[in-house]
Amino acid sequence: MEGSDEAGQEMPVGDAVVPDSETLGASAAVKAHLGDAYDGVARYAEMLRDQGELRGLIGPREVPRIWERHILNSAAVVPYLPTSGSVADIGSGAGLPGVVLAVMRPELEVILIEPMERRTTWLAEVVGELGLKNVQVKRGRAEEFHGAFEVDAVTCRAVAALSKLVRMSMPLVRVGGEMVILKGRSVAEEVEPARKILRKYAAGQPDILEGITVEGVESTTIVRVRRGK
Ligand SMILES: C[S@@+](CC[C@H](N)C(=O)[O-])C[C@H]1O[C@@H](n2cnc3c(N)ncnc32)[C@H](O)[C@@H]1O
Repeated sequence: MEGSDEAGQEMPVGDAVVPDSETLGASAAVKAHLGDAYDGVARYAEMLRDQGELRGLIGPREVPRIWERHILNSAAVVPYLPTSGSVADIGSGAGLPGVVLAVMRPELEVILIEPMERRTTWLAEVVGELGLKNVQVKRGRAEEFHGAFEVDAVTCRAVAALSKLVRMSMPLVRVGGEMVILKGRSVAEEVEPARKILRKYAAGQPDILEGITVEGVESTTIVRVRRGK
């Protein structure tokens, strides 16, 4: 396992030394990175740590790396999202990145879309516990909401390859709005197979961007593509 071992010892990642997840989550660097959102995000991390595995939301290997792999990774998408308006997180699962971005951007209207009841129950509990006034949880597949509403931006993480994501997400994006999605490093390989469906929405060439986290934590890849028609 990269980042921290079972005993929470420091383990090297590349040249950097990453502290165990709890230490990282309580660090001055993370507090500065999250600013006013820190307390809400930290409470969410705590809920995930205490209940995530038990409720089948995250695997046991994820518990010791909640901050670096999940919370900070999700937060990396936030600078690329609009500061106001509406954002839908497709396939929100345990609430990643949707809950993190809702806490960090309280002026955004955030819609969490998730088909599995067990997960929407959890999401509703998190929204209640954190007192998030800017979040709606909608149960269903993204495709079921085509034609029902449109948002300024769609985000998602770990749901499908780019061509499938465009198919399920772009109908929910208003013309002129964007998909801003967290992806693995090999996303460039997903662009070619997605060309045809991207053309349908006059979407052009996707931007592949670096999502920065905090020093010592691996950055992530973000794909941003605008709906032209
Ligand atoms: C691997 S999980 C990722 C969850 C979360 N985004 C994360 O990064 O931890 C994929 C999620 O997408 C949801 N999902 C699958 N197909 C979907 C669809 N067509 N529309 C919306 N959500 C979908 C699944 O139920 C699951 O919760």
